[in-house]
Amino acid sequence: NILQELTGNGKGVKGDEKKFEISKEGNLYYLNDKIRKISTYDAQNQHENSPIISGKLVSSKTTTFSDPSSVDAHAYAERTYDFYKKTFNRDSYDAKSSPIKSYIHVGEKWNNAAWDGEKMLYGDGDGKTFISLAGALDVIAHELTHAVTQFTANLQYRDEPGALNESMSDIMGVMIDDNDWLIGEDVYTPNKPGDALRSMSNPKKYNQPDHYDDRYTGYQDNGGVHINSGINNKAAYLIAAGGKQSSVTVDGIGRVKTRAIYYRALTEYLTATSQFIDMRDAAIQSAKDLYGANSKEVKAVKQAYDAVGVV
Ligand SMILES: CCCCC[C@H](S)C(=O)N[C@@H](Cc1ccccc1)C(=O)N[C@@H](C)C(=O)O
Ligand SMILES: [Zn+2]
Repeated sequence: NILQELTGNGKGVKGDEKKFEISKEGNLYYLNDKIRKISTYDAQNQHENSPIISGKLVSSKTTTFSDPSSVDAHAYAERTYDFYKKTFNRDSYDAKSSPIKSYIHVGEKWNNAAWDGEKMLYGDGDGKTFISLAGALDVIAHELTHAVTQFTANLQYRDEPGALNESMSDIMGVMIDDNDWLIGEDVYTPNKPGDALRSMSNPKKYNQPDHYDDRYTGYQDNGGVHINSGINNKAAYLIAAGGKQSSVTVDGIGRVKTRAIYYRALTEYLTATSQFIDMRDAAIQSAKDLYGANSKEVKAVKQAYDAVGVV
């Protein structure tokens, strides 16, 4: 049955007008996109660690939705769904068109967002470190990519596999945003314009290593998953944009080919316990598959991993 399209509208977290797919049941409108199977719920400040987070499907008496977090969570989930379908012909995170559920207003001023294995969770931020995290497309893409990772390589969320897990989420986050190499800039520190949570072009700017010799080997942050992701993030940046690091020069191949290499590595070669060296090998093999064994793309991948000390 052909679903009749129904368009909702509303202002996002940054005050920008957005349009998105909604549905009508009875005399109420709901953030339920029946075409992509995306629905958005209000967690009503249930704690992010509570075992079962339930939620109320966001509704409105008219086609205008007034909660900016719900507007962005819903609209950006659609953008991310469309990105995976158009770019990689992947139908939802499991490639089997499973429903995507997002929960906003999770926790009390929670300065984070997460994929909990089944659904996306967004905090409102404390207004100083973060504003509502649903307000940034790279956050939604980051979290939904964790879902893609779970149904493919299923990289463990600790130590080197965990840093690769985090890096894949950042890589797709900047690829969907497609205009910079910053992560979280739209929702991070509202009174410090121009800064970001992370930078893929210059991880050290936000205290991440950009070389394997400087990796964190302690126990914090699940063995540094948000710290050591900087090493692979820098490699991905160098493959796409080119550059020079530790006396190695990389000739960039652009974002389109770079994201194709990483998507292929994630879905065909990486496994739950892949280490950084396995990431290097998977990216080289993916580049060979896509562009040929002696291609400039393969050369760029080798140079980039040389430059970040993963050899
Ligand atoms: C619940 C346990 C923590 C889960 C961590 C999630 S996957 C995560 O990595 N969240 C991102 C959120 C994000 C994404 C893109 C841009 C800005 C913020 C993250 O990087 N969280 C940081 C703050 C962290 O947990 O250290
Ligand atoms: Zn993450």
